[in-house]
Amino acid sequence: MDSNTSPPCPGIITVRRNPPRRARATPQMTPKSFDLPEISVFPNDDVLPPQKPSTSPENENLKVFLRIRPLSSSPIQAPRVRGKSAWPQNPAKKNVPAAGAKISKSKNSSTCVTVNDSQSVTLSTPVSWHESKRIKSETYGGFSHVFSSGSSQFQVYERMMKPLVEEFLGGKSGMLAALGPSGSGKTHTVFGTPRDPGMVPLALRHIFEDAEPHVKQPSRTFYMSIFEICSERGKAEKLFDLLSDGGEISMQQSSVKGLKEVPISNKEQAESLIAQATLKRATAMTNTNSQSSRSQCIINICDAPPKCKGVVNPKSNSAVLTIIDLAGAEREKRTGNQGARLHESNFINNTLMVFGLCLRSLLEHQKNRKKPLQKHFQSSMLTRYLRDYLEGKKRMSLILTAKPGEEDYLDTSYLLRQASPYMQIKYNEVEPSNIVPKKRHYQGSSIMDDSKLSPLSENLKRMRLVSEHTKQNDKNSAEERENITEDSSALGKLDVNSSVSLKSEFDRQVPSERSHIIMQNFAKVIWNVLKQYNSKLKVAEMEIESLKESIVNEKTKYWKIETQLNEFKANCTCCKVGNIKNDPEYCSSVSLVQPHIAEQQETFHSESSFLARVDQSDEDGLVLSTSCTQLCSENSDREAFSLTKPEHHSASEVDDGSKILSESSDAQSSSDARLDHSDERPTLGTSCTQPDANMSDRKLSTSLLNAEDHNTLEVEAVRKRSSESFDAQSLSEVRLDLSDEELTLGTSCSQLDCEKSDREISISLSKAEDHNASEIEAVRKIPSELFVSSSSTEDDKLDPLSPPKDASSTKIDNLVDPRDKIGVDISRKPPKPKRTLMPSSSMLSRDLSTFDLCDESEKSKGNRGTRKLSAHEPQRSNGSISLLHLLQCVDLPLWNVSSALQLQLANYR
Ligand SMILES: Nc1ncnc2c1ncn2[C@@H]1O[C@H](COP(=O)(O)OP(=O)(O)OP(=O)(O)O)[C@@H](O)[C@H]1O
Repeated sequence: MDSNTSPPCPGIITVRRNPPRRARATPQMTPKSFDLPEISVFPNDDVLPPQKPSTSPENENLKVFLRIRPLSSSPIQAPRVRGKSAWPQNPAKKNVPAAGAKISKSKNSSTCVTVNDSQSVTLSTPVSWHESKRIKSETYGGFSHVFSSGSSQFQVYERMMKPLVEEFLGGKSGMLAALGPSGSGKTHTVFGTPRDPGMVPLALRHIFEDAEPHVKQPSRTFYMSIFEICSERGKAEKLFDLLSDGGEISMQQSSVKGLKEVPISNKEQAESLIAQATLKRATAMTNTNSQSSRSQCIINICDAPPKCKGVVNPKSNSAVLTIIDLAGAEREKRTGNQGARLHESNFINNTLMVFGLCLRSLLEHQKNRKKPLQKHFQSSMLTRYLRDYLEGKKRMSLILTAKPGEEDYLDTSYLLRQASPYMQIKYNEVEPSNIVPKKRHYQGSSIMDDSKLSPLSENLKRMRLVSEHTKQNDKNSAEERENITEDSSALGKLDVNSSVSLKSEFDRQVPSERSHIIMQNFAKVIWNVLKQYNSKLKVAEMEIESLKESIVNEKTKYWKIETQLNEFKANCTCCKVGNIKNDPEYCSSVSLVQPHIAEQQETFHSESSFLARVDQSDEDGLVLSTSCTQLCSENSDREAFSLTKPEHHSASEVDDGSKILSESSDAQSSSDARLDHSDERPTLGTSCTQPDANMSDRKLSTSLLNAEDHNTLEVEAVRKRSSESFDAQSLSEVRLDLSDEELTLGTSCSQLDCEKSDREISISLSKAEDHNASEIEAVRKIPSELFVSSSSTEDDKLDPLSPPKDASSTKIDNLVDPRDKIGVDISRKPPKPKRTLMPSSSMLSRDLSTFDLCDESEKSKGNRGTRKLSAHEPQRSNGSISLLHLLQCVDLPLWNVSSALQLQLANYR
């Protein structure tokens, strides 16, 4: 016991419920026996063509930025509605309140938004709400970046917009959308002012001036298109091209038809176009914003040349940078809109709602693939145009603008609650551009989207790469990249005339490429299935090996236990027999040793049933009944039981040992031995023994030792039978009644049915009473060949009329075969018996031995394993058998009975 453990407190009882279960040990696997070959990695190089490594990071989430505008102005008191005719207005004057508008300082300068760090903010309820409404503050985190109110436009651009521009210059499309309530700074962030330009001017400046040397291509020409989606009288949606002079444009599915693409080659040209579009954009004065945007404004910057009269210029690498200034969500109570403004508010809010539904559906679809991606994009022009983005097929970023004032708590809370889950959207499922349906390759009527031309260019690049790889395997990847660059430049140098043929080639290559990709994916699936089956097969093999080992272990344990059991049985029987005979203390115990059965041949069955019963009482003495013993074995050895019972310094011993050795036949043995011993009448009876064996040796020894008042009685019967190729049946019943007045020994029946058998029965009876001893020894030997013999054939040898050989003893020996021996021996032979039986007694015992006599107690036991007595037999007192009854049963001559009785009585006297 650990000495460190503190002794338990006597006043505390700890009851442990459900003690911790130890995990079942994992079965030891033996991988040594598994030689299954490992399935190699899928041969991508053989099945799949080498692909250009993707530069985009996998598992990239939708980037959501948050910008909090400064507290500078209060709501406009007198909103002024401006029609399109009022446009243009200098964006620089956007912050200037309209004439007549009363601008007052905010009554409460406290804010409801607190920036925790670069990625999280805390939204607190206004102080005025603490008494009546909730006071719980909410924290929103996970933003890509949070721009505080002091952040400048340049800082926002560097953090948010610059990566998109660089990707755009690298040939990747991107989209930025500003989302937030009205007056939160969306337009300010997107367009800015001449003094404080927004993301679009900065991006154009970046593209034309500040581009990095390796991507700076002064010769490249970019194209710009700006259009807006607004409501027409509050009912239908309508498109306006902000760069044209009134040209009609329309939306067909996801493309805008008739949109003017203005080429731009420098930043000044681009800024002028932006100013023009800003002046044309529909704005209106509301209570929240003096120049509130009333439409969704979309700016596209593309380096691909526009389609001119249906001719596609493949020079571009199909990158498009899209920046969207959404109209701000409005609440009627705050804006105070009425009439047309109210319809515009409904249109704006509905569009934003659809936009949010698309993103939410995309998020749910990515979380659970079983949920279909809802087609909310069909509900508005904006979402239809942004379908690829809203379905996760293209990357985009969101900039949430919020107002930090307490009066803006509801707007800000609604924005954060609605938009913060969008940051969980991932772009790892972005569809490859080459499987985009052909009809969607032309998203705009006058502009070629990157998704439309990218399949062709990517496929051509891949094909070139494969061809180069097969021709020159020794070239390194750097050379391949050079080839790719050369191919790209070569593609870029193609003129318009070659575009038609290239387009036809693309149309021809797409189906085969799709089928090839499908086959590749199918091969991957099959490969994975094979790998899974291989792993399962390994596991099964391991389990089989473990089960085999367990079976071997169990067999070993079984043989050990069986060997120990046999040894125990052998030792126990031998020791028991010896101890019983030699141990003087055994007189106070009753021991029963079951027969020991040893089987040495595995091809035969052995069945043994043994039942012993011992009844003991002061009056009835000892009753031993061995009802049935059956052996079914060709070759078996058997040694039976021994029984001892002392009573009043007397000892009785019954040894019944039988040994049966048989081959090619079954042996059945039934034995019933009964011993009644009392102060008055000790009785030993062996009722029935039936062996059935072709070749068997059997030795039965019954010994009775009775010492009463220094008297000893011992009966030993040994029977040995050997038979070959014939069945032997023997029914033997020996009954012995011994009392102070009468002594009866009977062997009722013995039947032998064997071709060759030896039988030896030795019965020895001795009684010593008052220092007197009696000895009866009978030796009977019956050789039998090819006939049935019974014990009755010995009658002539046991002639009751023959004189005794010795006056002091009676001994009958009948020896026919030296191997056979029947003898009744006295274990404790007195030196010389003082009293011997008269010849009449011998005759009587011989006669009685030919009849079947049974005690009444046997009837009550059902004559287990023995024959049944007739019902007309009179009932007897317990225990003994009277001589008269025996004589009645066997129908002996009366004179013989009387004379024998008289002689016996005279002898005892
Ligand atoms: N970060 C900022 N710094 C300085 N002024 C800002 C900032 N954000 C917004 N403003 C000013 O707030 C006013 C409203 O901004 P803006 O028009 O951009 O809001 P909005 O979100 O576009 O509103 P709406 O949706 O109604 O068009 C403008 O006068 C703008 O100059």
